[in-house]
Amino acid sequence: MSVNATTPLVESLRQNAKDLLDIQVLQTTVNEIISQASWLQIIMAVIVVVLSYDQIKYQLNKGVIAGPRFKVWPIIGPFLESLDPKFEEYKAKWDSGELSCVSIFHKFVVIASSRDLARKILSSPKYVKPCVVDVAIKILRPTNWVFLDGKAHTDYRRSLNGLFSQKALEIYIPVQEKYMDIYLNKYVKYDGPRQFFPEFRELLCALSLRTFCGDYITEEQIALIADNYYRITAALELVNFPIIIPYTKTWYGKKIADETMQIFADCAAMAKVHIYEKNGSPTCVMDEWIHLMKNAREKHLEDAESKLLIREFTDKEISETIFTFLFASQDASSSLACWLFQIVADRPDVVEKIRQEQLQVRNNDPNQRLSLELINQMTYTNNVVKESLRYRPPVLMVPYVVKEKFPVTETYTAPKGSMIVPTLYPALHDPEVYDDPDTFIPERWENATGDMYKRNWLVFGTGPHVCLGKNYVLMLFTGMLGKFVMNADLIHHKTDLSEQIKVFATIFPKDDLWLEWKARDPLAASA
Ligand code: HEM
Repeated sequence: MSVNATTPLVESLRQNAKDLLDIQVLQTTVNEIISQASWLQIIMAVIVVVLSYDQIKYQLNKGVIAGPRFKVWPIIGPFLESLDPKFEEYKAKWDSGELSCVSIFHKFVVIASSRDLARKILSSPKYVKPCVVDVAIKILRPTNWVFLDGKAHTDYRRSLNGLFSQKALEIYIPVQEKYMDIYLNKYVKYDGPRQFFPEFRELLCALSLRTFCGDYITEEQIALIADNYYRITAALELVNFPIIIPYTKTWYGKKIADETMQIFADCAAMAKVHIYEKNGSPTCVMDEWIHLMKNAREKHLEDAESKLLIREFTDKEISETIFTFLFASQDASSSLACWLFQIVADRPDVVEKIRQEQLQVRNNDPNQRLSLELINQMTYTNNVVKESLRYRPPVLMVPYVVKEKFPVTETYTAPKGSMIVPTLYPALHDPEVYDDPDTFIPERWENATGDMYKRNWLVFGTGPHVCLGKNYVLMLFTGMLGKFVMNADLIHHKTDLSEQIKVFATIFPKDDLWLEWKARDPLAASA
C-alpha cells in the first residue's frame, strides 16, 4: 500500500498529527508568552479570563429574560444587597418582568413573578425541588423528611396529613385557648406600649409547642426554646462556611436545634406511654400521631388487607418532624400576628364588626370556650385573617432548585442547578382578581370568586409542598383574633415606619409594632 494512499485511516492519522503539532505550537507560544510575561501580567490575564467567563456564563443563563444587561458587580453580583434585602427592591424586580434574574457568585437565580408561572413552578416536581441552604441539612439533619423528594416525600406527607385534619385540629383547641388566656392576661397588665414583635414570637412559640407537645413539655423547656430560637434563624444565612466552627452562628444554631430535638424526642416517648400503655386520649399533635399509628396497627391486625397501616415512627423521627413544624411555622405565624393586630388596631370599623360577631356566635356568653364548631361560625373574623394574609403575605417567595433543564416558557429554559424562585406576593395583589389590592378590605371575601381563593391564593404555596399547616393557621388565628379583640382594646402607637415592610425571612412592620392592650368588658358597647 502506497504511503500516499488517502484512505480515511491515513487521513485521520495525518489530521491527528497536525492537531498535535498545532497544540505543541500553541503550548510553545503560551510558554514563550509566560516566560516573557511578568507576574503582574499573568495575574491580569487570569483575572480577565475569569471575569469574561463570569459575564459570558451570565449572558448564556439569562437568555431572553429581564435582568441587568451585565453583572454590574463582577463575580459577587448583588451579594451585598442580598444581606440586607429591601421589600421595594424585590418589588421593583417583580415589576421588571414575569421572569427576571440575578447572579450572585456562581449561583444563577431566576425569579418568576406572575401567578401562572409561580403556580407552574410549584407544581413541577419533575423539574424542581425546594432549595435549602447547605447548613439547613446539618441543622435539621440529613435524615429529616423535609429533604425527601418525589414519591418518598409524598408518601411521608400522607402519614402527616391526619395530624391537620378537621378532627385533629379540634383536639388542639383547649390547650391553645388556655395559653391565649395566659398571654392576653399578661398583655393587659403591661404598663404602656411596648414592641410586640418579640412578644408575638414568644406567644407563637408557646402556642406551637403546646399544640405539638401538650403537657409533656415544661415551661422551662418552652422558655429555653423561645429564648434561643432566633439563633436557628440566624444560622441559616444564604452564604455560610462549609464546616461548623465552634462558637460561630451555625454552631449555636445546631446546638439549639439538637437540644430542641432532644426535648421533642423525650416528649414523644412520654406520649407513647400515654397512648399505648395508658390507653389515653390524644390532646396534642404527638398524641394524635401515636394514636393514628395505634389505630392503624389495630386495624391491620383485624384486617391484614387494611390500607390504613401507617408504619411505626421512632421518637427520633417524630422529634425531627415536629422540629420542622416549629421551623416552618415560627417566622410566618409571628409575621401574621404582627400585621393582623397592627391592621385591626388601626381599624375601629373592623374591631366593631368582629366584636358583634363574637357575641352573636356565642349567644352573648363571652365565656363560652372555643370549639371548631364555634370558630367555623366566625365568618367575618375569618375573613379578616384571610385579608391580612392576602394584604401582607408572610412568605413573599419560595426558593426552589432546578433538578433538570426546565422549559419554564416557550422562550426560556432554566438551566440545571439554578435557583428558581416563584413569588407569591404579586398574585395576591393582582388588580384583576382583587379590586383595589393595596387596601385592606375584609368584606371582599363575602363574595369571593374562584380565582380569589384558588388560583391566586398562593399564601401557602401550592403543589406537592403546599403548607401542611394552612387550615391550622386559619383556625388558630380566627379563634385568637376573636378572643383578643372581644376582651381587650388594642392601641397602636403609630410611627413613620409602621407601614413600611421589613424583610427578615418573612415580613414585619419596620418599627417592630408598638402596641398597648387594655382589658375591656366584652359585653360593653365599643368605645
Ligand atoms: C401564617 C403562617 C404560615 C404561612 C404563611 C406558611 C406558608 C408556607 C409556604 C409558602 C410554604 C411553601 C409551600 C410550597 O413550597 O409550595 C410552606 C410549607 C410548609 N409549611 Fe407552612 N406556613 C405557615 C404556617 C405553618 C404552620 C403553623 C405549620 C405547621 C404546623 C406549617 C408547616 C409547613 C410545612 C411542614 C411545610 C413544608 C411542606 C412540604 O415540604 O411538604 N406552616 N408554608
